Amino acid sequence: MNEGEMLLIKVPASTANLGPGFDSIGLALNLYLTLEVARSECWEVIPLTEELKEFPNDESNFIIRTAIEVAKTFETILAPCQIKVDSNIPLARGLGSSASAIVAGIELADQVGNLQLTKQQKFEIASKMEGHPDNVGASIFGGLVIGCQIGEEVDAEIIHSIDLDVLAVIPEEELLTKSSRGVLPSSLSFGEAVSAGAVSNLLVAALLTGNLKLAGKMMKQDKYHQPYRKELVPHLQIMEEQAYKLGAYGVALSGAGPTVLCFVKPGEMDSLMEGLTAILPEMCFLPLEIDKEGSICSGAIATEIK
Ligand SMILES: Nc1ncnc2c1ncn2[C@@H]1O[C@H](COP(=O)(O)OP(=O)(O)O)[C@@H](O)[C@H]1O
Ligand SMILES: N[C@@H](CCOP(=O)(O)O)C(=O)O
Repeated sequence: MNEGEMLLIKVPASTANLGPGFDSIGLALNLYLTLEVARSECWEVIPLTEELKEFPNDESNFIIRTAIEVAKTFETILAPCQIKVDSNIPLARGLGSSASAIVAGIELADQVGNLQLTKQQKFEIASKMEGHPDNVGASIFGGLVIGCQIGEEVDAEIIHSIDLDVLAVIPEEELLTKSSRGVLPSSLSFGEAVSAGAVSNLLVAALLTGNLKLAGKMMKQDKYHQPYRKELVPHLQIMEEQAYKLGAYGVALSGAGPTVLCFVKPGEMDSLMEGLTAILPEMCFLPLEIDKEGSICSGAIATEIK
């Protein structure tokens, strides 16, 4: 690794929950946060989009703070860098922008601090920081990730065989995950919990066997969060009523919202998009695919402190 070489970090967006997989299931999507990293005299962030200009340009930037904090836990001080940040992940729309930023920070610490972390270690650190493994798991591993975080332990299975396309229906207004978690109940009865778990189990089984119609039915049956978040995201109800008729086999709130996703068989996107545009003309429609690689680093940067 030579001084002056350029490091590239690329982290995909994600959708969490897929309906009943609350705080557990994540799917990586082909929108990306990218960092172009070079050695510098001091920490500096150069935003390459208008949206990113709202964030600090120095080490108080969330990505750099994350990197410094991670390195510190490995008793490592990071040499400062200049970072060009680019992203086409909409912020605070339920497409995992904060999880991507956390994963980018961990990758930055790993590369600049030469920590040599495994994917599992990155997953553990990221889950702890985010508080749940769904988005960060998808951003690290790519594909469909089903994770379980209990105390300090986090385990996951990663499935790359799912074949589907996704239509993201994104409103103009932001919805912070924190606010959207604020409307959730603090407890469910034993009976409700059993029923909600059964729906989630069957969603996973249906995704694995390719029974997409049943998977879509289970997405709509979620009992953990969508019924409570509908008041914040009125187009979820409209899409549940209309999208199935227009050929989608599944509709789910993306993460904490406000984006709503339709799941479609490859090749059936156009008629769905046309039909939904007529019903919800104020929304932004974004056809997406599954990212199967997860976070990637390429190139290199010198690790010694100046
Ligand atoms: N590239 C980034 N740089 C700095 N902070 C970011 C970045 N991306 C996301 N964030 C932080 O995460 C917040 C959005 O997180 P959140 O409410 O969880 O929504 P979501 O993760 O669904 O986009 C932003 O308001 C910002 O504070
Ligand atoms: N399981 C979380 C996922 C939040 O995802 P985000 O993309 O909205 O940050 C939740 O549903 O709160």
